[in-house]
Amino acid sequence: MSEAGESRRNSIELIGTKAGTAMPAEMRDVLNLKGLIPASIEDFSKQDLRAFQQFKSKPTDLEKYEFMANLRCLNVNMFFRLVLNHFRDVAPIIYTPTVGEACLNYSHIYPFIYPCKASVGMFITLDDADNIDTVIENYRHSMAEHVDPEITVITDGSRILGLGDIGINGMGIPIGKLQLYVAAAGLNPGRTLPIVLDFGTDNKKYLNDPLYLGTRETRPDDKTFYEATDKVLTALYRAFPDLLVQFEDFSTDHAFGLLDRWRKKALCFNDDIQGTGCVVLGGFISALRLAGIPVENQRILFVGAGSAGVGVAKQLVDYFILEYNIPEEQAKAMFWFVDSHGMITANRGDKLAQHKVHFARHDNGDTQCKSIEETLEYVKPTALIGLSTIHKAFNEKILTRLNEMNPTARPIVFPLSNPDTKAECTFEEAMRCTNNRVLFASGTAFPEYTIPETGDLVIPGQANNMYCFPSIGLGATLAKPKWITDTMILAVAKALANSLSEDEKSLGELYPRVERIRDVASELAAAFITQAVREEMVKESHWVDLVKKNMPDKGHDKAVSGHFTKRILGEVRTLMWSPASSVEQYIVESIAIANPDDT
Ligand SMILES: NC(=O)c1ccc[n+]([C@@H]2O[C@H](COP(=O)([O-])OP(=O)(O)OC[C@H]3O[C@@H](n4cnc5c(N)ncnc54)[C@H](O)[C@@H]3O)[C@@H](O)[C@H]2O)c1
Ligand SMILES: O=C(O)C[C@H](O)C(=O)O
Ligand SMILES: [Mg+2]
Repeated sequence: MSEAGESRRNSIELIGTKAGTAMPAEMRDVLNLKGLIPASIEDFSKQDLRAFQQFKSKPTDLEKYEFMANLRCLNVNMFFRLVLNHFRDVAPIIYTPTVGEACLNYSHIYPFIYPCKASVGMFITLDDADNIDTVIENYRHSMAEHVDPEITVITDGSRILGLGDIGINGMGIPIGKLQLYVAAAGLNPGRTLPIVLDFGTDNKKYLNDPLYLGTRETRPDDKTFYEATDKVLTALYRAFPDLLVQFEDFSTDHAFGLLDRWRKKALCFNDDIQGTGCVVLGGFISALRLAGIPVENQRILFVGAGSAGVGVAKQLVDYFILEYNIPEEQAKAMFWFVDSHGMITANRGDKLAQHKVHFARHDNGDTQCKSIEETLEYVKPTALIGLSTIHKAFNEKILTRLNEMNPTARPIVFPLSNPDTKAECTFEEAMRCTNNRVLFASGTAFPEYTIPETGDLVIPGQANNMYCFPSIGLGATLAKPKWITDTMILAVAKALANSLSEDEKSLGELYPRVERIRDVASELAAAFITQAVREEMVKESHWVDLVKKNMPDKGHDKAVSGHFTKRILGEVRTLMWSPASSVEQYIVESIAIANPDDT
């Protein structure tokens, strides 16, 4: 066969694997498959039904995860149809919480995939960082469709969810996040690149595990870490100049360090700091509307002062300043933090990590609170935000006291640590202890709750950055701003708050239902692009012209309004990737490839 003939056959074969039993007779003939697959020619709905039945029949969540991982390798389109058609069932498997369990077991359940035409991603050791161009070349060759990646999620596995340092086993997180990028925001799956920096681990359990797949060394010092990550990032941006980098689940010091180093040099953001700030603000705006007290009377107590806690508080402060004209010092004074040593104050007597200094209290006199309980009594908060990784940190006593302290205002409780085994409390606990008055959202989804006295069913909010990172990524890969500013993220948070349907609002919900995540993501991406153009950070004339011609709010040129027009939204939606929903699309594609001259 000639080279051109062979390449045509390869392309049709690729379509064939996506079509499976839906493959039409003509294609079966071209690929010499007659008699090699069942004769019945199905449509996708039947295939999808079978796939969902198989998914449901797996007895454990981890087995469901493995089923999905295999399906992703076998038939990418069917995988994403399953995710999209059954988001509420499938997302908690490929993403939080089950992805956490999969990560803990990653070296044991690692599939025997040879990375040929189906590369999983990059596994980069410290040695590889010195030969990173070779790794990039190898990756390029391994990709079936030879297109450059447009987005990477990169971790070093040092703080995976609330599970701590799990080294190379953290690879499940970039994989899961990128699958949500495709499902929620329509990024092209062939252009997503998961990366784990396999720089060692300080986790003794894994260092002693014979099946552990990562480098068996403890983590390097800071200098080596930053030099190696700089080499990797510099080479990636050189090879793929428009690449968007999402930093994920780095230990807190490095999370802030990497963001400071790179945020104004290239297209990147940190999901745990900025994505989480965005999603929590979005739901908090809705909670503020329902709380029943003036915004400036909120007293917000954070339990946990890591990358997520500090990232969220900074986002809320920015919002109070811009939206309510509250002076910065006054806005900051609405926040208190507790970490593992107690309430964070400037005169606590220990050396505070740099990222905690900003929110350290100066008005506490001689008072130092050692525990969450003591701090609660001292602060008398209206809102309790958990980003501590401490399971059940919001115990019955704390939740009951919070309720008593807020007889008129509705208390806000956001237990945000992931996965559910780390959540500070459950929805049911929060409802029971607050006479069902709580305004609630958690990082991992909790079941709905039926109020025993009334029989009313209440749906809890899910404040997980999955509502925001896909749209920040979609907006950034489409419009390609010079870099991502906090005000672009703020616009996304406001668009999230604006995205609630009338039905969701009337039921007092704080977040849109997950089934609508794709529609919502496109709205948020449109708000991101609109804001990026307003800030004059976008060079692409297509988006500049479109936004300028369709400016949603002409009076407020630089406003962080979270608004966009239908025209901009329409344009975003047409550019989102979807798995083929009908076989016809494949037939047309394969005939066009088989007969390239019949145009
Ligand atoms: N919902 C979301 O979208 C989302 C996003 C990002 C992070 N998170 C979750 O947030 C959690 C924290 O992430 P991080 O990056 O900030 O981690 P981190 O380890 O840097 O921060 C944890 C913080 O909790 C404090 N802490 C530990 N024990 C405590 C105790 N007994 N009492 C009070 N404080 C205590 C620590 O001192 C630290 O400040 C993780 O579980 C992560 O999964 C959720
Ligand atoms: O991964 C998640 O579910 C959210 C967040 O990024 C986290 O680190 O917990
Ligand atoms: Mg994370």
